[in-house]
Amino acid sequence: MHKVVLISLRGYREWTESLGPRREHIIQKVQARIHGALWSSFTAVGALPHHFRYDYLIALANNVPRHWIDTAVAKIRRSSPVEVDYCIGMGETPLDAYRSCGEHKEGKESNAVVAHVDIVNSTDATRINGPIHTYLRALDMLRTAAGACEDVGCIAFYLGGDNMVVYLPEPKAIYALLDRVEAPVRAGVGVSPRPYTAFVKATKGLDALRAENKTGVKVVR
Ligand SMILES: Nc1nc2c(ncn2[C@@H]2O[C@H](COP(=O)(O)OP(=O)(O)OP(=O)(O)O)[C@@H](O)[C@H]2O)c(=O)[nH]1
Repeated sequence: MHKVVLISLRGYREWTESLGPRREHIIQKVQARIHGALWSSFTAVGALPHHFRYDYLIALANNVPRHWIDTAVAKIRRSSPVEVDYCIGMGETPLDAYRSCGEHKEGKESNAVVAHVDIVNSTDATRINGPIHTYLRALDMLRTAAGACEDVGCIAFYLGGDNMVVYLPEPKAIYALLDRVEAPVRAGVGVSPRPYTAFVKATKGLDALRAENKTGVKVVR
């Protein structure tokens, strides 16, 4: 079973609207603070978070004890202008786990499987076509991956630059995404009991492919 933590900032909408029209600079500063707190506190307990909507945050948390999750959420609360709730979901895939948040399913937690995906040679593409062009290629990759994730039960997020992270149900699921993504990519896939260690392994796999000037997939267990 995979485990996902879904964090919700209760009343965030009302808070944003309470700031009046001259609010975006305040919202962005608060979101940056929450972003930093999330990536510090959840990776410190071995989970792999993502800030995705900011009013909702998420983390893959296979084999991370509940009280460690509580500790990480407490640090988010210190950065949030509103109350912070969270639920834990378990499922055969990360997407099932996300969808079952709060259902209190039980089961043996499996290794986390995470992909770090990167578009090949974005620097040259950026130099020739500009950063908006390569940014849009990265968003196309993300949208295509999200469509494939509906079939295989993964969850994909944008990391910045030309990078994407994917919470996978199993290593071979990455091929369902890469079969659809048009851009030439490299994908490191990491497997480990705790998600952030799995992501570090995925990055090692990605760096190894880059060093060998290869595209495709490298799994690091
Ligand atoms: N979030 C994140 N961003 C990265 C990482 N490595 C690179 N980037 C970003 O991605 C952009 C492109 O970097 P690279 O992917 O190394 O450049 P590239 O020209 O595509 O090189 P190759 O991938 O080796 O073909 C950088 O400017 C960074 O913004 C990473 O590990 N994590």
